Amino acid sequence: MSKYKQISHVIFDMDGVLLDTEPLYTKAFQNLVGRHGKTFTFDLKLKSMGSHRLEAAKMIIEELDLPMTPVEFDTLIEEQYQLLMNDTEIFPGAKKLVHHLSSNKIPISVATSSSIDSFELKTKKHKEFFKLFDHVVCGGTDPEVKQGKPSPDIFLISASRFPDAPKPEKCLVVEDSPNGVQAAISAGMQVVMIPDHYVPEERRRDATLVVSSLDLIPLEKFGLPSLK
Ligand SMILES: O=c1[nH]cc([C@@H]2O[C@H](COP(=O)(O)O)[C@@H](O)[C@H]2O)c(=O)[nH]1
Ligand SMILES: [Mg+2]
Repeated sequence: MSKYKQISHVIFDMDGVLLDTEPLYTKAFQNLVGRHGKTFTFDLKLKSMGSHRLEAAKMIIEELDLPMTPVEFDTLIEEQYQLLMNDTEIFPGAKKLVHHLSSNKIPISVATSSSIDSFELKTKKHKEFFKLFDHVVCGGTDPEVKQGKPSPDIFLISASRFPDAPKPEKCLVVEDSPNGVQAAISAGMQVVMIPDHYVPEERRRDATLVVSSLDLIPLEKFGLPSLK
């Protein structure tokens, strides 16, 4: 009996999965906290990735004892995003996998914690690529997404927006963050994780499968047409 269940739909996280933006996030946060002589640690990164911006802001302010409110933090970090997020790159493996699934008519979507504005900023150079997806859920601004990852909301909402509204067990999520993996599991979905190097072993083990690049996912094990 295979460890993997057959699926019909794939839901992609964006930052750290489709777009190579996590190094830019690290730079943005370090630029801001560095002004107060503080360090944006990997521990803080792990906790903040995938969360709503104001939740992340509140957590970082508390942990680093920064003299500002979450709204002030969010305004300052937005300035960093305007500077750093203009020129984002799509991971080569992601480009290969998405085009393969799209040309094989496999329904695919994007479920990102970003706000719609942040999504527009990061994807303005990649409009054609993002047209390949059935829909995009921007958790930061979508009224139906009540709670950010690790709550399951965003993945359940994304599944419900496909025309055939697949059951959670028919969906495969692709994520880079521990918060995102937990959200997918809580949604009752299988999840492939492409962890950054700093994600410790114990934060990887809940994933259905861990790979180093999207084009290395053994699609046939999930009942999808193989990439080979
Ligand atoms: O180092 C970090 N990376 C990313 C985030 C947040 O996580 C979101 C990306 O999450 P996801 O990949 O789940 O969409 C970004 O929009 C950003 O708000 C963060 O707080 N800290
Ligand atoms: Mg991510």
